[in-house]
Amino acid sequence: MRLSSEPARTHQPEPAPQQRLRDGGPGAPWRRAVAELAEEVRGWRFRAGALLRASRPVPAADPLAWLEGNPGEPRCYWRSREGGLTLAGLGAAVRLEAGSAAEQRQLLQRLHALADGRDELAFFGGFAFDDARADGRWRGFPAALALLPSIELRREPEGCRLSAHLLAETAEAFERRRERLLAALEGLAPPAETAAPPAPGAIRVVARRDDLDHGRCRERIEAILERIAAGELHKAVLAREVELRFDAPLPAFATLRRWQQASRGSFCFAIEQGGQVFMGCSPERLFHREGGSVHTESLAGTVRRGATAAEDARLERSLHSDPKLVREHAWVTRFIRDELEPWASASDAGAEAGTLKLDRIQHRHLPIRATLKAGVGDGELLAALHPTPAVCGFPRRRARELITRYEAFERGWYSGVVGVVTPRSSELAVAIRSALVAGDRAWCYSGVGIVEGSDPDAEWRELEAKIEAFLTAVQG
Ligand SMILES: C=C(O[C@H]1C=CC=C(C(=O)O)[C@@H]1O)C(=O)O
Ligand SMILES: [Mg+2]
Repeated sequence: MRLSSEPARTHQPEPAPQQRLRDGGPGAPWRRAVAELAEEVRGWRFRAGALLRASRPVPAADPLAWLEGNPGEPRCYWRSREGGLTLAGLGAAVRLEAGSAAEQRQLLQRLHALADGRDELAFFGGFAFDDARADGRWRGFPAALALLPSIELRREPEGCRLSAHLLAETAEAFERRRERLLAALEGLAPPAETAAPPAPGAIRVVARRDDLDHGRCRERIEAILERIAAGELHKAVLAREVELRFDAPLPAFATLRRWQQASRGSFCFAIEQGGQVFMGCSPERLFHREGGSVHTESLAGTVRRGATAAEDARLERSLHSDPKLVREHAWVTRFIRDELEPWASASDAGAEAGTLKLDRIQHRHLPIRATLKAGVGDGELLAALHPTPAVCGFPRRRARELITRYEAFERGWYSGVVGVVTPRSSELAVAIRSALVAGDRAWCYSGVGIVEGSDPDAEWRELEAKIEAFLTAVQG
């Protein structure tokens, strides 16, 4: 596992939005807060290994629009599903990295040791689907990564805060990092006076490469169904990759802003590494831990939204009556309950699945709550729950073997885990409905759960529906 505190500066900045704060007016409180923050940073004294933080309230701002206006340092972004917490980060005061899935748990333990019970420290975390190679297109996205941004803009119901962080092991590194932090604060673009609506995308797709077409998808699903019929496994999730080329670099954060606007009820996230941005709007929570209690959920089984209220209700009824959809979801519920059991002193799930309605599709959804045994934390929860049968299958090992055989691409962070970790509370989402953006190219992903009764044509339509939101956000 590696710990480093040097923010990388390797990528091409994307164009900043036009609207800038003018002198005077509502910009004055922002500038005052930044000046005070810089003053406090200047006053910091070196203490080996001490994680320093300064923080000031700032006027209300849209953190995603603010990130768009501040290229130049690696950026990260998180908005919780209910919108209660939005975090935007620039640079990295701390970067923890691990190269294998087996070390994901240790990385979280290391993070908690560094945070040392300070609830105000919020780390961005990202975990690959599996033992990622972190090369090729997934360069910069290792099996596990945690970042504490150098500069953070946080929005909560109580208001917005701007914060700065620094960690150094030697006096020399401390001076160097402080100078960089001060320069970054100096060059910080303020949020726009009003967050302009994201402009329609002026970018055109000039080439598209699908790893699966309808025919090949049908063949693979039929092969998986044969394995299921032979009793080798109950469920496998088959995913696809679509590569797009554009006529100009895709502004990743502006695209995410459009995607987010069309993704009510989703966790929205982005992490920029080496000039590439992994981002998405996922409806699925892996877990939300508050102290010793945890909220998780099983989410699987998909139908589209109806064009009218009556059609929508009819489709929703089928979500709860179709045996294939019920089965597809039931394997996820069973897995989560079984995996949680050794770690929980009590758990409780509703008897009946509900519906999570998104803009274009709806899912079967069952919230599950548990009280954790003493000493059980994020590392144990991640190792137990990830990957669930919503993205992998059941039993897990057999499903992994089929995924390796039938998917010809590296999943990387798609169907991995992303979120925010603090000592008191952590929230991690399953990184589906996601894409990797690299200059004028992007790869987007979707997957479907194959169980007994799966109809290959319906699964193909589901795969198509799940990438539509991204394709629309790109085109504006
Ligand atoms: C794997 C994905 O979705 C999962 C989550 C919800 C519903 C699913 C389904 O109905 O197949 C999938 O299990 C994806 O969108 O890439
Ligand atoms: Mg499905």
